[in-house]
Amino acid sequence: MVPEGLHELALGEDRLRDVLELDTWAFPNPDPIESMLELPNALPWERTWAMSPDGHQLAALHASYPFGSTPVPGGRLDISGLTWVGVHPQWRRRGLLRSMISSHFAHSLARKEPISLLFAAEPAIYGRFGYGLAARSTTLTVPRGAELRPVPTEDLTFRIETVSYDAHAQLVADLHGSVDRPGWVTRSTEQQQRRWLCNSPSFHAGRETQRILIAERDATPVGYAIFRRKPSWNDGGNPDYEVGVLELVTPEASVAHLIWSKLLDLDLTTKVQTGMLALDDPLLSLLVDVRAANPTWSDQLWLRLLDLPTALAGRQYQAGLDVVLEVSDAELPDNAGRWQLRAEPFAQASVQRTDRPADLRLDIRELGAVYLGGTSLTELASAGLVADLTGTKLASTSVAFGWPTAPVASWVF
Ligand SMILES: CC(=O)SCCNC(=O)CCNC(=O)[C@H](O)C(C)(C)COP(=O)(O)OP(=O)(O)OC[C@H]1O[C@@H](n2cnc3c(N)ncnc32)[C@H](O)[C@@H]1OP(=O)(O)O
Repeated sequence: MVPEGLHELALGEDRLRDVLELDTWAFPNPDPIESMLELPNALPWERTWAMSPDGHQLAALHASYPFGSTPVPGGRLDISGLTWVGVHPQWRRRGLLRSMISSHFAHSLARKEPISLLFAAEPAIYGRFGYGLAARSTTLTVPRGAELRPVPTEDLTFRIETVSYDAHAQLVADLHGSVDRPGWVTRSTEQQQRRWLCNSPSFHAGRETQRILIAERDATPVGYAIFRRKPSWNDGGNPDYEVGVLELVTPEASVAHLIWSKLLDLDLTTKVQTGMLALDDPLLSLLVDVRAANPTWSDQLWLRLLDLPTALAGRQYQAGLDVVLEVSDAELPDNAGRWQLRAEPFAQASVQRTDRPADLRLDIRELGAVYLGGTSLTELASAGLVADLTGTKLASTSVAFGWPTAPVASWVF
């Protein structure tokens, strides 16, 4: 329900300045609006909504990216990526976010997108709306010259260039789109790609312009890393530059080895700060001394099942299962109740309503958390968040919901 005195309106590109004004109220930003207006803007205008008291002044905003054909375990689904959520401080805590979430769910379901994904500005916000923490990522600060375990890379070459949309958009899109990892959302529109590859100083934060290291086999690109070095000299007059890696993409272990080796061997630098890595990223296995890289982890993708049967039948399971789940869902009651889920390993699954007694009882938030295979049911049961009603299905269902590849997204949307 829209709070009294406000109404929802669709926004067009002509409202970009107003959108940026509101966004800088929600996310304070030192950059002048004029310079932001010059940057490529990737807002999906046909999916951008505001709340306003009078049609002009904007009190709140939300949008969603159309992440079509996004990898989920053993399949691909159309996912709605909630983004640009902001409420003017004057209007906060009056139910505007709650109203925008209802609107987002309704619009996504109308477009037949069974899942919503987001990055949370603050992790305490979205659980109440049924989003579960579905992917965690790690970041490493790797000392220059850190030793990697050997992997053959003789057939590979590399080149390093300044990022440019014209030269690199296709290569980046092709390689990024070829990754089949749960939760790996791609930048599907030209504007998204232009913004990602943009070399505006506004995005630099004291770093050099964006560079790209491209690994090739027989002159064909097989992996890339986008990075920027940050200049620094320490008190003793020694160079202390940091290499910040925005994204490293390759499906091949040997290519990952080559790219990390080159990034770890750049002159004047003392460390490499990785981007967000999956918890099973090859670098964690390649580093001889992973502890020296000071790994830290963070919450990453939050996932909400909007259409439970479509979402559960849209992924595969890594072990056979026949289980009855009793699900609660305060926001979308069509998902609530008992569901029988059956599947053979790595094959089509079936989901239907049932009157059979439930094996496991859980909220839609917990189902969202385990959906991509990055959080286990036993982990949540041990925290008291999943009830094992029959005492026979928790372990086997937990194994089935897992997946050989950990979920992650390579960029924040
Ligand atoms: C996917 C993304 O885009 S993430 C970006 C989110 N945006 C930001 O963080 C920008 C700065 N913050 C804001 O714009 C706003 O404060 C928002 C969007 C976080 C919240 O908007 P509001 O309109 O104030 O939220 P609303 O009044 O609908 O609150 C709904 C519930 O969420 C809770 N809530 C709201 N913000 C927060 C928060 N930051 N942390 C914890 N709980 C919160 C409220 O207490 C309320 O709880 P209740 O259901 O128990 O009553």
